[in-house]
Amino acid sequence: MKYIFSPDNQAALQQALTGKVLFAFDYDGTLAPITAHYADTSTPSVVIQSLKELAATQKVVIITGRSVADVSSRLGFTPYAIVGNHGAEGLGNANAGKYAALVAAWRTTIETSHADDFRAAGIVLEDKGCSLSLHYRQAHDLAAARQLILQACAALSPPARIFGGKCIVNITPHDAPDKADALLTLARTEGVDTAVFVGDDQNDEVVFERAPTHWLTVRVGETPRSAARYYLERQAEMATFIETILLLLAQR
Ligand SMILES: O=P(O)(O)OC[C@H]1O[C@H](O[C@H]2O[C@H](CO)[C@@H](O)[C@H](O)[C@H]2O)[C@H](O)[C@@H](O)[C@@H]1O
Repeated sequence: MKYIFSPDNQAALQQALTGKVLFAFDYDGTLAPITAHYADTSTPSVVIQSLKELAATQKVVIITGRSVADVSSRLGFTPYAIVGNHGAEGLGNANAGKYAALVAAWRTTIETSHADDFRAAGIVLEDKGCSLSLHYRQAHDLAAARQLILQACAALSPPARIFGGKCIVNITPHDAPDKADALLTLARTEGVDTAVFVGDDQNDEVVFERAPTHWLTVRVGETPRSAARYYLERQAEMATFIETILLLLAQR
């Protein structure tokens, strides 16, 4: 991974901005800083301002693990498109009703069998319609809480797709599109030459892994485990990153 702001890599950014570009951003940890409770998250005003400017001339899309309704209320600007539930919601997905029924049944199973032990362990369930998230950021014993969640998930029928993240275990239908499916579909239907994608978490790695080589993939936070080609050191650099894009676009 290379630091996107190092002088050597400005050329890569400039190169990515030639032609018709789709700008795609993850939400939590990317546009907004991580907060102790998911309901308390908001977009910093500098990020809103730069995104508004970018969206005035470019196609800006949000691809998030949250529901579309939830993230819409936090963005502070209107993007070209929003894909929610890790790829399962939006883009006219014909299976949304099926996913919602499956998720509702899983929620009932989890709450019927685990409401008390989850509460005692400090685990919180977030129901996003087409997926569930089990948060353990507030747990006194993080490892034990995660283990409890994984045991509960293993018993779900039909089996769910389970993946982790930042103090979270996500539960989605097996056949639901993921973030990479969604972004590759959008890039194709919009007929863009390239895409810029910024994310920070495990659910963004599918995009980093499957992005065509000419796309610019950026991870918030450096790690050798990521398939992203570039990184930002921290979420607080996000506004500067978008402002840099605006400057380079003005010079095209
Ligand atoms: O794909 P994203 O937009 O990054 O969404 C991923 C999940 O983000 C949220 O959870 C994470 O952020 C919370 C607020 O900062 C934090 O408390 C939690 O520990 C993180 O995992 C959101 O609540 C989930 O629904 C998303 O799936």
